[in-house]
Amino acid sequence: MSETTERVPVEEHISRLKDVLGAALGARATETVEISAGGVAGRIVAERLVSEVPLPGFDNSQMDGFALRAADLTMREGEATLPVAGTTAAGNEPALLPLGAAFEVMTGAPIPAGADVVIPVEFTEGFGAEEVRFTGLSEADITPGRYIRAIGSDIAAGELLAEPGDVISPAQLAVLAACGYAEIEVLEPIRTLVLSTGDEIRRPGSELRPGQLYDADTPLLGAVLETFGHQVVTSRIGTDDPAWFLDALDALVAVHHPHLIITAGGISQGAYEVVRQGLGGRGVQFGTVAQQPGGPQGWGLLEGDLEGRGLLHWRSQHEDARALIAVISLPGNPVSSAVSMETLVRPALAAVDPNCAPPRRIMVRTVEDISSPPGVRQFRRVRVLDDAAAEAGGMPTVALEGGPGSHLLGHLARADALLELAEDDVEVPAGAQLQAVLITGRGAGTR
Ligand SMILES: Nc1nc2c(c(=O)[nH]1)N[C@H]1C(S)=C(S)[C@@H](COP(=O)(O)OP(=O)(O)OC[C@H]3O[C@@H](n4cnc5c(N)ncnc54)[C@H](O)[C@@H]3O)O[C@H]1N2
Ligand code: MOO
Repeated sequence: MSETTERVPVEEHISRLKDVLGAALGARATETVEISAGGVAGRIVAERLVSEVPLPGFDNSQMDGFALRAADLTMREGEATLPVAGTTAAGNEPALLPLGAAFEVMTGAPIPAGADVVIPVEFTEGFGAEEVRFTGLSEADITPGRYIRAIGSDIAAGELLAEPGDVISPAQLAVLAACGYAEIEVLEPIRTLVLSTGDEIRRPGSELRPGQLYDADTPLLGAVLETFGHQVVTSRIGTDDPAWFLDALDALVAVHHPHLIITAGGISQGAYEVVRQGLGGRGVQFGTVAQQPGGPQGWGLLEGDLEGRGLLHWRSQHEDARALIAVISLPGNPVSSAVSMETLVRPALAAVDPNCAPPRRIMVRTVEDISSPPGVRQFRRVRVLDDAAAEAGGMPTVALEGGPGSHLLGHLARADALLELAEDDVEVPAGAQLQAVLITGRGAGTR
């Protein structure tokens, strides 16, 4: 087991997480998805996509009206008359405009060959007559090109539509469909296995014996990861025996093939630290970060067995990068794992996965004196008091929500943000201006 006893700075730990996440997620496979299938928006494009056609694909009418050659119109005091040669609508093949005539055109209809302007029906007495009389026209109304949506005026043939790494938006999806793409190559979604550990932890809904408690960590961590687009599988490995733990983990890996494993619990200094004892033997490292809550942390890279048995090995035994799995071990206290997710995992994930937005930080003003231990970055749960001021562009004020204890899950659920007290912020007076990290899923736009 590899162990670090010093408390490393928060940024150094984020950088370690970036390394393991970058290695595992960078080696993700690609898959082909149908443009019109659900769930394609938000996926990461894995190929260069160029339009082979122009958009619009042909000159077409922007208005219901009459297409004609501007030069055929003899206008007197804004009035003119032309015979009507035919009618055409969206979906029809392009017609031919005879000399000295007008053609009824509906919105989206191909412009009849020879026409160079469309005059809206509002300038006439309507459709269906043999002759059309225009009234109230000005020179601007008969400028060639008026109300014609020209071929290629939106997207040119050969134009770049998306590049590898782009997170595909609904509008980009529409462009691809309009340009004739039926399917595209995207990165497979991140599959994440979220595990709680410890023999006291029970599945919600099961019976509790004295001393046991329900698993709160996997619902919490899984829900946050789902907001980043991960395909999450949660499970509990209810044992304090490292060998049993590893057997159960291997079986889960064999079934779910995760890119990322996040464990909660079993990593501090006790006699029964099942994650530390089990995964430590496979090269995952454990140490302490100068942060509270969220001090104890584990991180590493494992390799899934390529024959599909799911056995995990320390990566140095294999060079093939295809099945690298990032392991992040968080502390078991629910508030510790939640805060670690926001302040350590999320910034690292955001650096390597365009689908994960970095934590949203805001400046806030405190309303009470707060003390914090020296040498650690403390994150206190706070409620934002002054939404109105914030909306008006002012600085929101915050009040503490509960104490610093990392078991205070109820307070976490009522909090909006994590107030950041720096390593040297030991006594912070009321009125201080500090940064706070918005908690995922709390408040408008916090995702
Ligand atoms: N001697 C020391 N003891 C502890 C230290 C230390 O440095 N020296 N660090 C403390 C800190 S800080 C934390 S945080 C915890 C981390 O402990 P573990 O990660 O080993 O977690 P566990 O011991 O397994 O559990 C801690 C606590 O959380 C409860 N728990 C665990 N999993 C869940 C779950 N899925 N849902 C709800 N609650 C859970 C568990 O029952 C414990 O009460 O260590 C301190 N100790
Ligand atoms: O760091 Mo533990 O994470 O205080 O509660």
